[in-house]
Amino acid sequence: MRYAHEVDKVRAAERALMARSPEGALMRRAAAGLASVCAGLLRSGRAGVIGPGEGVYGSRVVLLAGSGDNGGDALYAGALLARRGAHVTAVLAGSKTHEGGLAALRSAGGRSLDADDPAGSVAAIEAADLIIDGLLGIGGRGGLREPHATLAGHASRSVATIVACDLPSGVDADTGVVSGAAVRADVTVTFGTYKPGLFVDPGAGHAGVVELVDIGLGPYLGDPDVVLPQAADVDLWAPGPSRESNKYRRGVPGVVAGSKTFTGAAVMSVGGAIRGGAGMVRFASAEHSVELVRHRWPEAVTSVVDTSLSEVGRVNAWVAGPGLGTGEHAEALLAEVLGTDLPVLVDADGLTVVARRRDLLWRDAPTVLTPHAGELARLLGTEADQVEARRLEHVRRAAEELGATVLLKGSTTVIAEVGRPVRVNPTGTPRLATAGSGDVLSGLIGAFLSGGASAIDAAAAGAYLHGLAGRLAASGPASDERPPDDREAPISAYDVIEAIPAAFRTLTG
Ligand SMILES: NC(=O)C1=CN([C@@H]2O[C@H](COP(=O)(O)OP(=O)(O)OC[C@H]3O[C@@H](n4cnc5c(N)ncnc54)[C@H](OP(=O)(O)O)[C@@H]3O)[C@@H](O)[C@H]2O)[C@@H](O)CC1
Ligand SMILES: Nc1ncnc2c1ncn2[C@@H]1O[C@H](COP(=O)(O)OP(=O)(O)O)[C@@H](O)[C@H]1O
Ligand SMILES: [K+]
Repeated sequence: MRYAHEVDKVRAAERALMARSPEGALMRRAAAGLASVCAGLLRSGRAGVIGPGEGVYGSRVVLLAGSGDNGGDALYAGALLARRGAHVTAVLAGSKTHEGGLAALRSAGGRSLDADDPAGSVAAIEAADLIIDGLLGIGGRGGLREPHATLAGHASRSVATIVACDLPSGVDADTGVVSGAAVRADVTVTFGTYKPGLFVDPGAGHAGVVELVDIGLGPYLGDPDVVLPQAADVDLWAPGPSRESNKYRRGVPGVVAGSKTFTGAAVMSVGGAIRGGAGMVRFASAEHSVELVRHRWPEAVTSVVDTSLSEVGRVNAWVAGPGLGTGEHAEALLAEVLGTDLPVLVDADGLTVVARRRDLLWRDAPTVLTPHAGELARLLGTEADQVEARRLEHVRRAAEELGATVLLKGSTTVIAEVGRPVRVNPTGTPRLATAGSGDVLSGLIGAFLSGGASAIDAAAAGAYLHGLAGRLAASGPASDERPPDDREAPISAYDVIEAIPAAFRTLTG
C-alpha cells in the first residue's frame, strides 16, 4: 500500500520533526533526494538529449524557482548538481527567492536570471536537458498565476525531462484538481509522504513516475487520507479457494441483470463473476437474456423471473442493475435484493432507480455502488464534468450521503467508505472505456462479495484486477521490446473477461 496525506497533516508532521532537527535539515534531505533522482536520470540517458553515460558533468539543468520552500528545494538540488559539473540556470519566478538556496547555487557556480527576462528564460528552457519544477509545492493555491503559467507552458513544450519537486506546480496537493495551466512532469520526486493529488486524475496524469524521498516525517504523519493498493494487498483481499472449499463455500453471487431489450450487459456481468472465482453464479432475468447467458455461460445457473426472485435459490451476495431497465420491474427486483441482509452491488440502471428511490439504500448490510461520473452526478444532483474534475470530493460525499461503499469509475477509479481512507486504483487503461467493461467489473466485485470479502476490499480488489485485465488484454503478449503502454490496441469487454485469469496470476507471481 502507498499512503498519501493531506497538506495539513504534512505541515503538522513537518513542525513536529523540525522541532527535533537541526535548522535546515529537512530541506537538505529533500534537496539531496531530488538531486540524486536527477543525477540518475542524467546518467541513464533518460534526460533530454543526453546520450547514455554522459551523466551530470556538462549537462544543462534549468531550475524553475518560485518564492517558497519548493523553490528552495530546487535551488539546493541545483547547487548539488552544479558541484558535480552541471551547467545550472535558475529562472526566478516568485515575488521573492529562497535566499539560502540561491546563495548555495551561486557559490556552486550556478547562475540565475529573472523570469522578467522572457528571452533569456525561453532560451535556457529550450537548451535544457533537464528541468526541475520548483515553482510551487504544497503551498500552491488555485490555478498558476503569471509568470508561472507561461513558464509551465514553455517547459511542457521543451524536449527536456521535467522533474517536479514535491508535486507538479498547478496540481492541488490534496485533490489532484488542476485549474488552468500546470506542469506536466516525467518524474515527480515527492517528500515525506505521497500527496493525494499525485494519485488522482487530473493531477496523477501530470505527475509521471512518482518517487518518494524519506525525510523522516513517518512517525509524525498519522492516518493516511488516501491509499494506493499494491498487488500484495489485492492478493489478501481477493478471496481464493482453500482445501476445504466446495462450490457453495466459495461463494454464490446472484446476478440480476439484463431485460427483454438489453442482453449484453448480463452476459458481461455473469462473465466477470465466473472469472472472478465464484463457486457458482446464479443468474435471474427475462427469458431472452436468460437464453443468451445460458448459451454463452452454460456454467451459470439461470432462472427466468418477472418481478420476484423467490425461485432463484440461495446466494451470498447480489449484483443488480446492468441492463436491467429502469421501470417498475427493475424497481421491484432492486427493492427485493436491497431488502435482504446480504451484500448488494448496484450498478448501471440500478443506480438510476436508486437515484429516485434513495430509501432503498437505507439498510444495515453492505451496499456497493459502482457509478461512472454521469451516474454519480445523477445520484448527487450535480453535473458529470464537476465529478470528473473533483473526483475525491464527490466520491467521499456520495459515501457519506448514501451510506454505501462508492466506487467511482473513470480515468482514476476511486473508492470511498465512511471512516476510511479513500482507495485509489493504480491499474487500468483508457482502452477500458468500451461498452460492457463496467458490467464485467460489477460481476467481478460480486464474486468477491459472495466469497466473503468486505465491501471496500471487494471493490478495491475488483477494480485492481479489472484494470490489470484491461491492460493485459490491450497490450497483448510481451513479444516485442516496446513497453506495454506503447503496444496497446483496442479491446472489447469480452477480452477483459478473458484476461482476468492472467491478471490473478500476476498477484502471486
Ligand atoms: N512540509 C515539509 O515537510 C517539507 C517541505 N518542503 C518543501 O516546501 C514546500 C512548501 O513550501 P511553502 O510552504 O513555502 O510553499 P510553496 O509551495 O513553495 O510556495 C508557496 C508560495 O507560492 C505562491 N503561490 C501560491 N499559489 C500560487 C499560484 N497559484 N500561482 C503563483 N504563485 C503562487 C505564494 O507566494 P506569493 O507569491 O503569493 O507571495 C505562496 O506563498 C513543499 O512543497 C516542499 O517542496 C521541503 O523543503 C522539506 C520538508
Ligand atoms: N479514461 C479512462 N481511463 C481508464 N479507465 C477508464 C476510462 N474511462 C472509463 N474507464 C473504465 O472503463 C470502464 C467503463 O465502465 P462503464 O462506464 O460502466 O461502461 P459500461 O456501462 O458500458 O460497462 C470502467 O471500469 C471505467 O473505470
Ligand atoms: K513543484
